[in-house]
Amino acid sequence: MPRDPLIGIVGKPSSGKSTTLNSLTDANAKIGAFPFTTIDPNRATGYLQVDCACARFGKQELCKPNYGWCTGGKRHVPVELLDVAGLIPGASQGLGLGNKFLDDLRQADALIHVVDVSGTTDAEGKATRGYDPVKDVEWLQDEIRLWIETNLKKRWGSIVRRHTATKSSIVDTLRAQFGGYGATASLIARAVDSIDNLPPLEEWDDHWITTMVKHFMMFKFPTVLALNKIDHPDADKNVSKILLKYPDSRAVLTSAITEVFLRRLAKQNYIKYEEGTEFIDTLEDVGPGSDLRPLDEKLLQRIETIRDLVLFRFGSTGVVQVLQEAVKVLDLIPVFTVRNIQTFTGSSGTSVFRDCTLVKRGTTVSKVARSIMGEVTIAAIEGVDGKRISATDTVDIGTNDILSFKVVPGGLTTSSA
Ligand SMILES: Nc1nc2c(ncn2[C@@H]2O[C@H](COP(=O)(O)OP(=O)(O)OP(=O)(O)O)[C@@H](O)[C@H]2O)c(=O)[nH]1
Repeated sequence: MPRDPLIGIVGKPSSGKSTTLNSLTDANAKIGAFPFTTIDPNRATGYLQVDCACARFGKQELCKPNYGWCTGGKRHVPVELLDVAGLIPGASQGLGLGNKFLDDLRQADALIHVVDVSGTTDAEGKATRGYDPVKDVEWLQDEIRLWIETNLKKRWGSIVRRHTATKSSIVDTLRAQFGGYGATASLIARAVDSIDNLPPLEEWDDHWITTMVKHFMMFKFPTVLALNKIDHPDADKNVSKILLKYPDSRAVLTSAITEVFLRRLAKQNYIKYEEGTEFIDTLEDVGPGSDLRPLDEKLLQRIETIRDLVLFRFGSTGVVQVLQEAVKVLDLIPVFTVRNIQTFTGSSGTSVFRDCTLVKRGTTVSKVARSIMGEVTIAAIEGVDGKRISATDTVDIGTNDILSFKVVPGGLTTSSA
C-alpha cells in the first residue's frame, strides 16, 4: 500500500455512517494539521489511537507530533476516511445514487460497515420497529459481490477466449478484470491461492466465478462491522443474533451518537473524557477547584444514563476501537522516524517523535525508507541506541519501529544512480 491507507465507511441509509464519521473526526481536529493532499467533500481525517514510542522512554512531555497529537503516550495518528454514500439494496443495478458509490468503494483499503442493530430502520433506512439487522450484514456483501460478478459474467466468454489464446495465468487474466477495482497482482494472487482445488479458468462455472469473487472481496474489501446504536433497548438481542450467525466476523459494538455527545461536552469543558475508555469526570466527580463547568440536572441525568447503558456495560462507545480494528485488518503498525536517534528529535528543537507513519507489519526497512523519503540513496539506517539496521530487516511493534535514515549528502537518487 504505497499511499496512505483509506478506510471506507459503508452501510444502509440511516445506519449511522455520518455520525460514526463525525465521532471519529471532529475531536481536537484543529490540533492536528492536515497531512493529506486530496480533499473532497466525503473525505475526512479520522484519528487512530496507538501507543506512542514516547512512553517507552518517558518522554511524553516532549512529544509533539507533526500531524495529529499525543497525550500521555496515547498518540492520535491521522487516517483518511471516506463516507461511501448511496449503497442501498439494488445499488449494483444502478438504484439510488447508482454507480457513484462503486467509484468511491474501489479506492478504499478496508471497510467499516455500520449496521443499525436497534432494528428501527428497514432495508432502505426508513423508520420501523423490529427489523432484523442480520439481513443487513449479508446484503451489503451481496451487493458488492453482485456488482463485481455481473461485470465479470457479462464478458466471461471473451475473457476465457483471450485467456486461452494468450496462454495467460489466472492471475494475469484476473488482473486485467480486477485492476479497475484498484487491485494489485499480489492481492489477486493471494485471493487465488486462498481457494482450494481451483480448476483451470476455462472450466469455471457460475459457482467458481462466485467463489473467486468472494475470495477477491475478502482481500480487496476486508470489513469490520460497527454494530451501531447499542444504546437502544432492542440492540442486545440483535447483536447476539449477528454474532451467533457470523462468529468469525470482526465486529465492534458502537454507539456513535454517544461518542459525538461526549466529545462535544468535553470540548465545551463540561466533562473530562478519555476517548476510547469508560472514564468521564464531571465537576461533581472531581469536586470544586477543577476548571470544569457545572452541568444542569438534565445533562447530569443523561450522563448517568450513558454510563449505565453504554460505558459500564460495553467498556466504551466503541468508535475508537472500530477504527483500530479496521487498521488491524490491514496489519498496519506505527513506525516512528527521527532525525536524531539518540534524542529522538527532529532537525531542530527538543520535541520528540515528530513523525509517525502507518506501515504494513513485516515490511523491510529499505521499503519503509523509500515510501517515506522517496528515491534517495540511504547511507545507513539506525535503530534505538544507534544500532545499525540492515536494509532487509523488517518492522514490527517494538522491533525496528523507531528508525533514523542517514541519507548520502547530495546523493544521487536511486532511480538515476
Ligand atoms: N440511538 C442511536 N442513534 C444513532 C446512533 N448513531 C446514529 N444515530 C441516529 O441515526 C440517525 C441516522 O444517522 P446518520 O449518521 O445520519 O446515518 P447515515 O448512515 O449517515 O444516513 P444517510 O446519510 O441517510 O446515509 C440519526 O438520527 C442519528 O442521530 C447511535 O449510536 N445510537
